[in-house]
Order: sequence, then C-alpha cells, then structure tokens
Amino acid sequence: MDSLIQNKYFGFLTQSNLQKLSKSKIFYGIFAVYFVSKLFYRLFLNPLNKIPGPWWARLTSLPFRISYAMGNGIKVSKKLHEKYGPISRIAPDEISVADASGIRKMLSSFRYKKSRKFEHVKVYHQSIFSTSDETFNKMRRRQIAPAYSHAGLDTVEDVIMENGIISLKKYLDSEIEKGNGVSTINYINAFQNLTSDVIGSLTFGKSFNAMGNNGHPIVTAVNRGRRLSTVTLVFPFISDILSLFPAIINAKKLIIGYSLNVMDERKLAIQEGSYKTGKADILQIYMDAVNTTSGKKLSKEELIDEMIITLIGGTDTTSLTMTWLIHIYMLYPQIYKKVCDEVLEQFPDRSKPIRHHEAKQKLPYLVASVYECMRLRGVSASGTFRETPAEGVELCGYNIPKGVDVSLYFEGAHHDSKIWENPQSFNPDRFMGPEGEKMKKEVLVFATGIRICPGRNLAWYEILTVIPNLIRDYDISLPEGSIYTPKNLDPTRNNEPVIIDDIDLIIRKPRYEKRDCNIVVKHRTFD
Ligand code: HEM
Repeated sequence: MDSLIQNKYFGFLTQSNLQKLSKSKIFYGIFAVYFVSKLFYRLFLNPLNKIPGPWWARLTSLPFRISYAMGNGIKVSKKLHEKYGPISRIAPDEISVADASGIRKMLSSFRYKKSRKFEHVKVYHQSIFSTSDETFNKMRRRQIAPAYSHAGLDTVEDVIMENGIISLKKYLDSEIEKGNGVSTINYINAFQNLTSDVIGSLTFGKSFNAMGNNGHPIVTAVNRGRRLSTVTLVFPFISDILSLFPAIINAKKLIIGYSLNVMDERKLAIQEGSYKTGKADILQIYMDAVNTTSGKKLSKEELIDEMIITLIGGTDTTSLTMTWLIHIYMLYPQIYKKVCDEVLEQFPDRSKPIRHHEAKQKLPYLVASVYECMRLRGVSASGTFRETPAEGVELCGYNIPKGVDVSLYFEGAHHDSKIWENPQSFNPDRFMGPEGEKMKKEVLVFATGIRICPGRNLAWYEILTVIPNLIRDYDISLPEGSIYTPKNLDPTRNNEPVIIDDIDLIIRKPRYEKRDCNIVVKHRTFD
C-alpha cells in the first residue's frame, strides 16, 4: 500500500506518515488556513475576477472540465459566450476567447506557448503537436516540411488516390453490386477507413487496408487513445492511473510493436534495395531526420510518438471534414446540385479520375463549399489552448495576467456576425471571387500563425480527390426515414435545417454516427 501511495507526486505521503499527520491538530489547522486563504483569494483577489463568467468559474474548474471530458466542450463554450460575450472565465485560472483577433493574437507567436495540458498526450516523448517548447517544435516542423509541401505531396499523389478515392470506389462498386444497383453505406466509416489507409501508407510504410477489412486494430487503438487524450487534457492525473489498466497497456503494446515492426521492414527494404526513393514519405523523412539539438537521428521512441501523432492528427480531422460536408450537402439540395453541375460540366470525361490540381483550379464552387463547411461545422471548434506569458496579454479589452490558460474557441470566430453575414446559413458564395479569397483567411479550422496545421495541404489533396470523384461517379441521397432532412428546420438556427448532434473529442464528430451518417449510393446515370 505504501508503495502505491508513494508515487512521483506524493512521495512523502507514506501511510504511516499520513496516520501520524491526521492525528495532529496542526494538520487540520494548516489545512483550514490553506483552504480559507485559497477561497478568499479566489473570491476576492484573483485578477481574473474582472472577466465576465459564471459564478462557479471563480471557485472551480470542475464544471468545465467535466463537460469537456464528456465531449461537450463546444456546447458549454457556446453557452458561455452567448451569455458573457467574446471573453468568458471558465475556471479560476482559465478563460475562453471567441473573438477572431484575440484568437489570432494567441496563435501569432511562440510567446504564447501551447498549454502544458498537452504534455500528457504522448507515449514516451514530446512530439511536434504536444510540445510547448519553441526550439523543439521549430525543429520538427523543419524536419517534416518536405512531406507536406506541394512538391512533396505531388510525389505521393498516386498513393493518396490509390488509398483514397480509388479504394473508396472499389468498396462502393462492390456494395452496389451486392445490392443489385443500390446500397446504403455509412459514410463516416468509409471516410475513416480511407484516411487511415492514406496515413498508413505515408507514415507506417503500408496501408492498414482498413477499407478492405472495415477497420484495423491500430486505428481502433489510436481512436481510443484520442478519446482518452480528451479526458487527460482536462484531468491530467488520469494519465497515470490509466496506464495501470490492462486494456491500455495492451493497446500501447500493439501500437509500439506495430511501429517498431514497420521501421524494421523499412530498414530491410532499403538494405535489399526494394524501397523506391524520391517520394515524400513521412516515415522515411522522420527516419532520415537529424535532431539539431543532439546531432543524432530520432530515437525509436521519438519516431513512435511522431508516427502516432500523425495518425491521430491526420485521419479523423480529414475524414470528419468530408463527413460533415456530405451531411450538409444532403441538407441543402440546391447547393448540392450546383456543386454537382459544376463537377459534371468541368469533368465530362469519366474515364480518368479527377486529380487535386485540376479540382482546385476548375471547381471554385466546390472548393468554396468545403470552406463553408469548415466554417459552419469545423472539426476543430474548441480544444486549442495557449498560455499567457510573463508580461501577460491584452485580450478583448482586458489585461490577462501571466500563467492563464486561454481556450481558443474557433467556433465563436466562425459565427461572429461582425465577420459573417447570416452566419447560421450554409452559403458557399461567401468564398467566391476576390472578396471570397479574403474570407478564406478568416477560416481558422487549421489554426493560424506559427503552429498552423502542417498537414493541411495533405488534407486538401484527400478532400479534393475524394469529393469531386464521388460526386461525378455516384448518385447519393438520404435514406428513407432519415431524421435530418432539408425539411427538418431548426428555430435556433434561423430556421435553417437541423444539423446532426455532435460530440467534441478534441475533434468534433457526429454523436450518433451509426444512425445519422448513412447515404443511399447508386452509379450516376447520364441521359
Ligand atoms: C481537415 C483536416 C485537418 C484539420 C481541420 C486540422 C486541424 C489542426 C489544428 C487546428 C491544429 C492546431 C492544434 C493546436 O495548435 O493545438 C493542427 C495541428 C497539427 N496537425 Fe492538423 N488538421 C488537419 C489535418 C491534418 C493532417 C492530414 C495531418 C498530418 C498528416 C495533420 C497534422 C498535424 C500536426 C502534426 C499538428 C501539430 C503542429 C504543431 O503543433 O506545430 N493535420 N491541425
């Protein structure tokens, strides 16, 4: 028992010491003084008390933390900002900001460090994503930049298409054949398998074949890891407890074993001369990279953390963006028709798949609809936290002292009526023409500034190959009896169609995905 209690935080609290202490009046005295002075400070002296917010936020972070851990981060932030404005207190030492210029400021410079909350998101080592260290982050971003540049991505476009749209089409064709010309598919699942296979090929040296087998144990383990990361983000102590559970230990073993295996396979392929160079392959780039801090290559542990973070960061973000897009297309049939007309007009030759550059150039309305979806239902809506520096920071007219965690509520900026006319409507036209180009910069779904998402180009390569090809070759519609249809209107959204309920696990996803994310698919016929 003593050894259980004697962990890294509370080494002095052995059971015998605790017994002695608890008998002593001094213990109760010290505890009472500490408690009362802390309460007094929080109620009357904390400089954050001038920030508007709910009464409980002066005393405790628990309500926010619990909501966040349960996947309601967006909902609670929305309510707070609706009531208190662009800045709201969420805990004794935390605030939330929903104002675009405040968010941009916090993302503009390494002076505003990534919150230390993220330090727990790791297996062994800090990664490009979890680190709050400027030198380390810059080093990793330099190392991986070639893989995510357009020049690099052009070298792997075939891999992206093979594991992306081509694999999806094979799956759809086989389902349609099984259903004698028509099939109902769960599109969130199909997109998740697709993006996992793309990241598998680029980061783990081979596809997981999740599309062919409807999933892969690594993908399941990593997804569970992401769920847990949401909880450990707000309850960091849980990460220590969790690592005692057999299910977590086994999941870790699986991921580590798989990652080590692919590294060995790659080394062997290089020795045998069977690995083709000249491709911007994320695994190879990290395996060749040298840490400027030590002059050494990345250790296996460092590689594992980077591979896992790429899998977490690069799969659901992209698949869920496509999921929300299809859902919203189904709710807005006139807009969907306009997107289809553009694709069919621009790409009448169905013998060749549409490639990324062509789509980007020839399909401005489709591209605008993706931006509008990212604004209206951004997958990263809350969950980005930064820390205020020693000199503090001015946000929304308030001076925020040092050491405060600032939650950046992108959703607020994306619905700010000072920036967006009728923000509740789905209107791709706001991203058309020269004015539209300016508005694209207001979409913060990939963050902005020094830690903007490095994988955004890859996400666009996937989206702009999957969506146009899907639209051109298949006829998609809502199944009979769908709850969410263009006619089901939401009075809280100015009578726009009701959008399916969501859950925020760092990334926003549909809450009832099995029920709500189905479409009827047929081959498109031409008159
Ligand atoms: C639509 C798809 C995507 C969205 C919306 C998205 C969004 C974001 C956001 C908001 C951040 C900043 C998080 C923060 O600072 O706390 C981020 C960072 C990151 N993303 Fe993405 N992402 C997407 C796709 C990808 C892809 C495809 C990859 C890689 C394969 C990727 C890899 C990363 C990495 C490594 C970081 C950490 C960068 C850093 O901290 O310096 N993301 N992403």
